[in-house]
Amino acid sequence: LSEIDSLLKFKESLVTGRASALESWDRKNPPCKWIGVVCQKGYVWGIRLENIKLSGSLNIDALVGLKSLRSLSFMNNNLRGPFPEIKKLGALKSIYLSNNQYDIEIPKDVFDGMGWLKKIHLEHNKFSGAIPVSIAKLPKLYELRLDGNRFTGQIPEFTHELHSLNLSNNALEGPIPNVLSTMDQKLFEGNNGLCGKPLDTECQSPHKISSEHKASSNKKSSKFLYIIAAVVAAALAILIILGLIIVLCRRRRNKQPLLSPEPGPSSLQRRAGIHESESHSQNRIAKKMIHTTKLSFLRDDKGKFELQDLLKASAEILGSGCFGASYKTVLSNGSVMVVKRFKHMNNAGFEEFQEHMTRLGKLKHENLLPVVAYYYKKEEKLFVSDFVEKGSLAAHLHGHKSLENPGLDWPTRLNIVKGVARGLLYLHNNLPSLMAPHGHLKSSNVLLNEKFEPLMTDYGLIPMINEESAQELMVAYKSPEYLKQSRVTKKTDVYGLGVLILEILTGKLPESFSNPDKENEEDMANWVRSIFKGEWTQELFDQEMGRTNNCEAEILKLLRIGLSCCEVDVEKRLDVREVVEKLEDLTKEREGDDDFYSTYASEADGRSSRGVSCEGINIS
Ligand SMILES: Nc1ncnc2c1ncn2[C@@H]1O[C@H](COP(=O)(O)OP(=O)(O)OP(=O)(O)O)[C@@H](O)[C@H]1O
Repeated sequence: LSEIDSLLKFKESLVTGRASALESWDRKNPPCKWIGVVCQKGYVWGIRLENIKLSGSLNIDALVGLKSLRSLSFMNNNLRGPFPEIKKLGALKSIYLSNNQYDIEIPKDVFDGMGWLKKIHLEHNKFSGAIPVSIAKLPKLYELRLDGNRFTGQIPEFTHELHSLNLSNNALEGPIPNVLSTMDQKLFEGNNGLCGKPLDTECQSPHKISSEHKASSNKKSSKFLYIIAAVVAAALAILIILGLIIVLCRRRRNKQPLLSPEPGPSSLQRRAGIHESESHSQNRIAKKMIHTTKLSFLRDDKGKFELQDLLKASAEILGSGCFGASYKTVLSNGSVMVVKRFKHMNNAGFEEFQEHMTRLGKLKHENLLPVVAYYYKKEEKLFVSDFVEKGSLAAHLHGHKSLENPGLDWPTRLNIVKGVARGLLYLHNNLPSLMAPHGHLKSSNVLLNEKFEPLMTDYGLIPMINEESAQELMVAYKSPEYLKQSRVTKKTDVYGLGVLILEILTGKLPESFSNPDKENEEDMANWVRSIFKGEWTQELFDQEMGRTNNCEAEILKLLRIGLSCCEVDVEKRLDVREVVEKLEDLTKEREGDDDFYSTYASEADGRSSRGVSCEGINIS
């Protein structure tokens, strides 16, 4: 079979929920032009069909004829069925099946003889049973992600240490093999039965276990009869008590209504979609399912309060985004909180939602605004966070300027970019299973605290948002790779960061460039490219950046970084670590220049802004 025949045969086995996803797989075009087919030197090197709602199982036999095939990725789909027989593709170097629906045991020998296999990503499925021993024997294995599954039993003995590994959140037990004992604890978390280094739980020695076992079994047999007698007596007692409770409850119900009337809903209750009848019926449900109506707290440094406390407080609407509105509300203890309503968030059931929120709650970074608590209702969710003093970056860049609210100066803008990039790197390191760990990076989701330090919000939400709404509303789905290839990757966030950098430098609204009437939609990056010829171009920069001081070179460097982040070709685009490094290098030359303070920073710590080293070039 030729490459084209093999791929078309493979296509026959694919069922995709996105009709247009495989449209380009057609004899009219050479396979290297097909979406999802990656070529090297004119031969098919990889197949990457991600986020296209693939279902069913994969016909690996069809791919056996592709001699140059080295990589397969079917991440973020709905695949299930038997584990693909990938050992038939002996030259494969990487396989990505993360975030699918596999709920099977993987046969032991599935990876036998795969001498080139370096990367295996199976995280966030429902794989059960033991980790196949053939994985542990792979001589070149370098990266292994099995987290978020239901693997049981012991971790097999690996032949060597891995560069990257994650076995967290499974049901593994027993000692961690020596060769993995120097790895980070986090990679083994969420497995209650694991012991030994690097975890703090010591393994019991086999001798101790067996002697304890013997002793306990002796005791058990001698106590056996007593236990049976006790169980029978206890069961009888429980039956009697239950009978009494039922009788008492029936009598009580006849005497009084189920719930005493509650006060009517506040205006925020109404705006938050909790109407009178609804809040009553919710209370009734609450009696049955407390977990669905209580606020779930992800942080405890704010003290505990209830949804009713938030909803009863006077509220001010801060703005309405694409998922709902945000309200500022002051609790009786004086804490100022923001409640954000999320519609279109039904992608996950209660348990999955709760699990995801717990993951988000564990994140801790100075440039991320934590969610303090959330409220789960099937049709909508409420997120509670601290009110951030200076509002959004969007408001500062595009809002009304006044004496109290002058435009942001250059050092502040640079500091905001650096903070956002650092926060993004942290998200990428800590939410590695998400295709775009932020997913919704834009200037209204960057808030500024009293020192004008940036705090990102609305991160990590893609898995929770309904797919259609995510595609329609979220920033990640406006990226060129999604528009052209239906792909969202980690670097999609970098594209969002690039647009944000250009917005910060030019003061222009990214949305103002998309004109639905135009066939070739222009975007912010193209507009900048059309004007920027490699040197200082006054018209490009936001007049409101005001006076700077010999910082032209730095501003131009940042502009170049922004443009590199907006590189259309994802492979050529910088990754977030590279962006952070470039940003740190940007000001290296003036490191130690203690006078480099932004107007805002100097206000905050009482230092004069006169000493700032960036002065003299008046952009206006
Ligand atoms: N914690 C907060 N502190 C201060 N202001 C906030 C806070 N959260 C949101 N805001 C303000 O509320 C406005 C509306 O925010 P919201 O998150 O509801 O919508 P958005 O960011 O404009 O769009 P999207 O829903 O797509 O994220 C924002 O512009 C921001 O100024």
